[in-house]
Amino acid sequence: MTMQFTKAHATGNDFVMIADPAGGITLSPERVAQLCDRHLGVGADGLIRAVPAHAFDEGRDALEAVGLTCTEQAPLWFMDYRNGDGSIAEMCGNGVRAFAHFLLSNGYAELEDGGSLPVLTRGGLKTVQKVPEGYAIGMGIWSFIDPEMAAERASDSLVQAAGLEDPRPALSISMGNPHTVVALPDTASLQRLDLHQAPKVEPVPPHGTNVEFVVPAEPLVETGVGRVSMRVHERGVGETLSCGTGACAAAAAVRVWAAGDGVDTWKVGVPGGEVTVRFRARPDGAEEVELAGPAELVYTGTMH
Ligand SMILES: N[C@@H](CCC[C@H](N)C(=O)O)C(=O)O
Repeated sequence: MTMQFTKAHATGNDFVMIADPAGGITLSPERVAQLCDRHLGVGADGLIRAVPAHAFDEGRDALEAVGLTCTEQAPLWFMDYRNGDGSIAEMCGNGVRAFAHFLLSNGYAELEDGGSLPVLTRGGLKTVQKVPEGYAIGMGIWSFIDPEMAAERASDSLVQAAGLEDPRPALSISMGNPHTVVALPDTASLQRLDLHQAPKVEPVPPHGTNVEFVVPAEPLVETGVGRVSMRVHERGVGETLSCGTGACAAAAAVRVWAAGDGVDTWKVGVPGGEVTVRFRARPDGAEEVELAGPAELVYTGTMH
């Protein structure tokens, strides 16, 4: 069966995008892995199927979970994200930016300046706004994977990776999907890392993890903005040029380690560019996270 696709990227994190307005496309993990293979397929870190939530079982369950309804006339689009190895993930922050850009550019959705586009994901309802740097995503709240960390605010695991002399302490954070953040002392040690093999995390969070290595800038905060550099090894993918949920987790961890210095805006430099992460405290003490950055459509083709 032939199928139209679009290749998109958001700070170098690249995706095969497929529109499925009728909800009739089934993709096995093997088919996804083949399409994402950089030699045998289109090549991408992940695949995203855009499907109206009311058009398939998982989407209808997700709609019910957030207490919303949608129809053919007024669809609420579900981001069916798969990792490059064919596995399913709860959320993809860069993916939501690429997804919104794909929907808007192809006339599947509309978004006026100042307006907000809702997007349903396995990690819940997200919102998208147009901003000067591209799109800003309302990501929901972040949380510690190990609840004891809420009091200790230090490290819950050790990470070893090729290029590191010794295992280093790390903190695991959920952005809907799992992340383990490791601080390194300087840019040279970040560059020395060999992320061809998955880093070893001990103990590994229950559903596996994405691992972010971060180097806080010197000074960490300038004119009220915190800055970190990051490289990432993604669960189900390998090293990628950027990870949006990872950038949010990295900023949250550095903010925790920097002991409540009240910095709410963070610039996270990744090999594929830069994203901005903002935190906003809620009355119940939890913190809402916003992720902003660019998204681009690269080309459209037909696959066989
Ligand atoms: N690159 C994504 C995250 C994709 C999912 C991740 N590999 C996982 O398995 O959780 C992002 O931009 O957030």
